[in-house]
Formats: sequence, structure tokens, C-alpha cells
Amino acid sequence: MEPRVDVPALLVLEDGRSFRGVSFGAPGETFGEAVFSTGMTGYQETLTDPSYRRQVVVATAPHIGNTGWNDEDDESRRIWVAGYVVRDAARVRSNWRSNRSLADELAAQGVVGIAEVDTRALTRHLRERGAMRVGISTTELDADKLLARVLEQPPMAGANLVGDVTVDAPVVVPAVGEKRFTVAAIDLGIKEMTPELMARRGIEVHVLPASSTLADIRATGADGVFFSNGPGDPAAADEAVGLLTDVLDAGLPYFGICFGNQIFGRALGFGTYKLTYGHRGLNVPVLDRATGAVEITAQNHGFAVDAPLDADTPTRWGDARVTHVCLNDDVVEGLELTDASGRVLGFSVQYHPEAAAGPHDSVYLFDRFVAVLASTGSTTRTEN
Ligand SMILES: NC(=O)CC[C@H](N)C(=O)O
Repeated sequence: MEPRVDVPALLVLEDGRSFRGVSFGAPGETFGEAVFSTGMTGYQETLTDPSYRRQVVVATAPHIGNTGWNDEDDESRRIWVAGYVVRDAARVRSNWRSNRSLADELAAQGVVGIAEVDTRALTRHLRERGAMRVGISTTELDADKLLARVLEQPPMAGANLVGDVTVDAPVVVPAVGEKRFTVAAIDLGIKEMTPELMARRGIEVHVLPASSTLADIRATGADGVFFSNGPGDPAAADEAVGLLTDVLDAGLPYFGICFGNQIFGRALGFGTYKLTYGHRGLNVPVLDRATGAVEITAQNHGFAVDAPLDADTPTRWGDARVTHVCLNDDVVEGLELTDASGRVLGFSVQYHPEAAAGPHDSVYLFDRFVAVLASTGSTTRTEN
């Protein structure tokens, strides 16, 4: 049993709804955007996903922490969530890989959480009213005073957070086995499983800072370019859109995940918009419109691409189209750009084929990237 001393904590949403609970992790105060995630497992990967920068995650799974914390499953160098809200924090951890408790890890990293919250009521509230700003405190237990602080916080819409999470300097992930290709992966908040799955396919991955230029990409000898997942509002990520435009002008093949799908959408001329409460979980059904196959996908996004579902859109590079849609609500889940001969110049998905955590239905997309690299390699490599 983990020792437990219940310290009172308060959660207040920007519309004034409040919940009382007990401190979980670090004591103190935190603010962010309240979002709910329906994953039944994988909290370590969720908490260390840089896409959650400045978000307070509400776990709908009622019992959290039972497998503790290990030294293998982190998706990045730290926990990024601004706060964590759970119903029942496990007092016993039990897993052969567990090194310490979730509560201790949250505390060690200074992450403020709250437990004993009616997360079902909180989730229904966010589902009806939408994701909104929130504060959690163990020091300010007066709801009106905490609400005033919540209302001072910046909203997620318009937030440019890439600079907070991107690497300072390039990191090379070597190919596993024989090297077949080199890919420049622009780090907008990348998860470690993504270069790992490329490396396993013979790709040497150069993870580059978000401030990189086409010349920096060229200097790696890249056969193709990848833009990662990441936090914040894609409408505020003009720098990334500009870089991707240069990449497409250079004829380098492209693959993007999540934020990388939204940036691709913008580069192709589409808009983006904020979803009411987003898609966050491990069982979101997505239709691959080319094959009719349904993939069960891992997701974590609050914004989406606004593109026509039933017509190709001409761009200066070729025709763009929506390849995947969410079966729950018809949200755009994938994009593709082809040239006049039908050759794929780039593609992206709004969901998470790296499945960290999540189902592996979509891992074929990494093989598709390899196929696109193989089909374009001979034309681009000569220019490097
Ligand atoms: N996981 C992601 O890449 C999220 C993208 C973006 N920040 C969103 O919320 O939609």
C-alpha cells in the first residue's frame, strides 16, 4: 500500500463549475485546458506526450495508477500535461516493470493532480460545454478566487506552443539493420515511438528542431520529410506551414501525424478549426475511404482540418484529397497529395499510427511511407 494522507484540492472550470477532491501528485496550483481522454490504459504514454502541453487531462477510466511507472514507456523526456484528474488513484501498484508509483512520479516532476473527483460528471460537462480553461489548487480552496485566476489564463485557441517542446539540437535515431533511407523529422512535439517505428524499417531519422529550414533538411541528406504531432493551435503554426511549403516545393516526399496532418492541411490551402471537445482515446473508428477498411485508432487532438470530403482540391503541386474520416463525426482524419500521374507526393493522418499507447491497426502507414520514399527516392536523391 502507498501511504496516503488526504490533502484537500479544488478544481474550477472557467464556466464556474467546480469539483472538490484530494491532492494527487505534487501539491500546489496549475492551470490549463481541461480535456478528457477515454483510454483505459497507457497513462504513462499519455502523460509524457508533448501534445498535451498546457492541457489538464481528465482520465475517464475510473482507476488510474495500478501499473505504476516504469523506465521504458516514456514518450519523451518528461511529463508534459499541466495537470491530471482521476477518480480513484490506485493505492497498490502491480506490474513486473513498475519502478515507482504514478503519484510519486507526478510529485517528483512537480505535476499537480487531483483525485476523488466525479470524473464522469466532469467529462459529461466537458462533452456538453466543450474543452475549457481549468485550475486545480491545493493552496486556494475558495472557488470564486480560483475562478478569477482561471479567467486570467490564455485560451488554447491561438496558442503557439511548439517552441516549448521541440528539441534544441538535432538528434539522430539510427536505422535498425541495413539503412535504406534518411528522413528529416521536424519535432513539433514528437513521441519516441515514431522515429523508432521508422528506424525499424531501415530509416535513419534526423529529429530536427522546429525552427529548421529547408537547407537544414537538405543537409541531412533526407530522402523524405516527416512532421510530428504537437501541442497548440495549428492556426498559430505559421512557421511550420512555411517550412512544409518549402518541402513540397522541393519535391521531397512527406508524411505527417496529427499536428503534422493539420500543418499539411494548411500548406495545401485548407483551414483548421477547434473541435468542441476533441478526440482523445484509444478506440476511435476511422474509415480508410480507398479500401473501405475501418481502423480502430489512438487519438489526441482538439483541432481538425476543414477540407471538402467529396471532391479533390487542386493545389500547385497536384490534387489533394481527404483519405480518412472519423466514423463518429465525419472529422477529417487523413490527407493525400498526388501529382498528375497519381504518384503520392505526401500523406498524413490525424490519428496515431505509432500507437503509444493504442491499437496497431494503423501501423501499415509507416510501410506506406517507406513505399513512397522508394518510389520517389531516385528523383530526389540526385538533388541532395
Ligand atoms: N497530438 C497532436 O498532434 C495534437 C495536435 C493539436 N495540438 C490538436 O490539439 O489538435
